[in-house]
Amino acid sequence: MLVKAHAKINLALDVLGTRPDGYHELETIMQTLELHDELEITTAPDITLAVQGADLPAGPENLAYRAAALLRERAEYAGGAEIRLVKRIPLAAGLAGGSADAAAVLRGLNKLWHLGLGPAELAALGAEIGSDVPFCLYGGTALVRGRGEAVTPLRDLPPLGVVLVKPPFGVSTAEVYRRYDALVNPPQPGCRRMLAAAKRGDAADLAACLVNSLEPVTMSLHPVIGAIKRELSAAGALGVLMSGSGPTVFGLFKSRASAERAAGMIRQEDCWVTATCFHGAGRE
Ligand SMILES: C[C@](O)(CO)[C@H](O)COP(=O)(O)OP(=O)(O)OC[C@H]1O[C@@H](n2ccc(N)nc2=O)[C@H](O)[C@@H]1O
Ligand SMILES: Nc1ncnc2c1ncn2[C@@H]1O[C@H](COP(=O)(O)OP(=O)(O)OP(=O)(O)O)[C@@H](O)[C@H]1O
Repeated sequence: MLVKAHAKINLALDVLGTRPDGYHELETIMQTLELHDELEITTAPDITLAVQGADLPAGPENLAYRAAALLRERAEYAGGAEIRLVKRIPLAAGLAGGSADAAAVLRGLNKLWHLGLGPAELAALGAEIGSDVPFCLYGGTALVRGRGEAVTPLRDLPPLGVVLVKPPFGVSTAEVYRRYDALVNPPQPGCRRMLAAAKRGDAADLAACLVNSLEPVTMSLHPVIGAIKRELSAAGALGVLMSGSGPTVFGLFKSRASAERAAGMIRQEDCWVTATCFHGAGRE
């Protein structure tokens, strides 16, 4: 069985406060991208994972492996699976690559092992693996709250071209949240304007409402993020923002063709052209 694991961006992200479990209460609007990893999953006596395209562990440290092991344990399934993962989503980029792989494994094995778990049961398991996994199981556009487990699907946005630019380093999500907590006046933009824009469904309107409370934190550590934002704007993006905890910056364009043209003007090495995606994510 072939399963795609799609990257995400956060069109709006606000941190509402800290929780007793040490995590943060979020309000964020997430969007699936066409950019994806690929997983080939077949039944086998034990769980094995092989990773191509990135230097990642293939044991329990890998979120794809962890998802398979957790599902097998909870479903009390006797067999296993051979998983071959081809990585295309950049690592530690704010694009939820690991969470997308975990979600793809949960969906794939639910079918392959004939477990019959519903979306809510899979999302509850996913939340144990990572905060972005529940959204990755749904895909499309969604309002996400709590630690990341409360997912409300939104109606499809107009299709948009997207340019992703990743500076040549990763960031630790935990460190970014820690530094956010140390801010004296943390930004709290809320997601209401983006929600209203999403309802209206106008591309320029959406691009004008991009907000991310974590952006100033990661940007103060890595000022190059500001330079990348300026470069994407100069290349004609309707709007630009850092995704999640960063460091990837995305630019929104009215079509994939205009995103392709803009990418030709970007001098940064790691630059991808992709688009928003509404089918095939959690929706097959
Ligand atoms: C930045 C986002 O990607 C926005 O979508 C997510 O909030 C992070 O999602 P993720 O990487 O799947 O997060 P996890 O792997 O669950 O957690 C990584 C670390 O981020 C912090 N974390 C994450 C999610 C959350 N709601 N509050 C947090 O404080 C915690 O320190 C945690 O140790
Ligand atoms: N299958 C996987 N793919 C990518 N990273 C993985 C995977 N399994 C474990 N990891 C570990 O998780 C770390 C961060 O992974 P990931 O690429 O998902 O970050 P991210 O895009 O910043 O995620 P998020 O947006 O959810 O915060 C990696 O540096 C890697 O050590």
